[in-house]
Amino acid sequence: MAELLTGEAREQRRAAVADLGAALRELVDAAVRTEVGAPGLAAAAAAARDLAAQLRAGQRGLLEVASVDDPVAGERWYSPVYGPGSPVAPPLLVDSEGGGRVTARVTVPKALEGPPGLAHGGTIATLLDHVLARALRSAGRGGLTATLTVTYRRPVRLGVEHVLHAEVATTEGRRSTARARIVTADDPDTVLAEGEGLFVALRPEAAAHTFAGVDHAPEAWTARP
Ligand SMILES: CCCCCCCCCCCC(=O)SCCNC(=O)CCNC(=O)[C@H](O)C(C)(C)COP(=O)(O)OP(=O)(O)OC[C@H]1O[C@@H](n2cnc3c(N)ncnc32)[C@H](O)[C@@H]1OP(=O)(O)O
Repeated sequence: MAELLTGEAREQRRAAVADLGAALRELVDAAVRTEVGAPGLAAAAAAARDLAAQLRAGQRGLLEVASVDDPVAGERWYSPVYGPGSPVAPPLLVDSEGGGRVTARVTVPKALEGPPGLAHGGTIATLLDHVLARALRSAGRGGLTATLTVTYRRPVRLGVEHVLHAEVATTEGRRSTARARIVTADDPDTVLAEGEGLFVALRPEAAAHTFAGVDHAPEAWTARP
């Protein structure tokens, strides 16, 4: 079981995790855009394998929560959406959240491209799903995504700053719904994509089954009063 850090030790490690995450995102961007020759690729592959071996010297299991995480607050430093430590997160930056509303910013990188120059549709769905869940969470509603409907109205372009807004729509028993949209930072009135999600909070017994083997039970997905 991973020991969760607190206080100064956690802050120091979080800074190091974020620094490595930023370096790895640079690496991913360089890797998906490189046109260096085959010998250059082979040398980079060898260096990458050396680096992986270095990081595997201390490794957590698939179900172990990271020592820098806060599973109660729902802060996950390797989230593929907003995690500062994730090499694959765009990453999404949350500007404000509370009272069932969230505003966040994102610039989609080349690694998450779909059609040339445009964000992959799955990436857009991922971003919308995340802000929907987060809006609900900021209103004290837990839950897993049961349905997600995405309407793609205009392209979301790579390398351009976008803004996402999400808000709670309905709450009833264990079910909640939320709505979200994505726009460009400099044209906030043109909606590029919209998302609607139904989230269902797990009963405690279902949560025990769903998260069996996870060392620090995530509370964010269970039923709340
Ligand atoms: C600070 C950082 C924060 C960070 C916080 C951000 C975190 C980001 C997380 C992103 C979210 C995800 O990716 S979540 C991961 C993707 N989702 C999943 O893996 C979910 C997989 N599906 C499931 O586990 C399950 O199907 C559930 C939990 C969704 C529902 O199971 P259940 O709990 O057994 O549900 P059940 O009793 O049958 O139904 C409960 C009620 O919901 C309704 N219901 C259930 N499913 C549906 C459905 N698809 N469509 C319509 N209605 C449905 C039922 O009719 C019922 O209504 P009534 O009879 O009560 O009226």
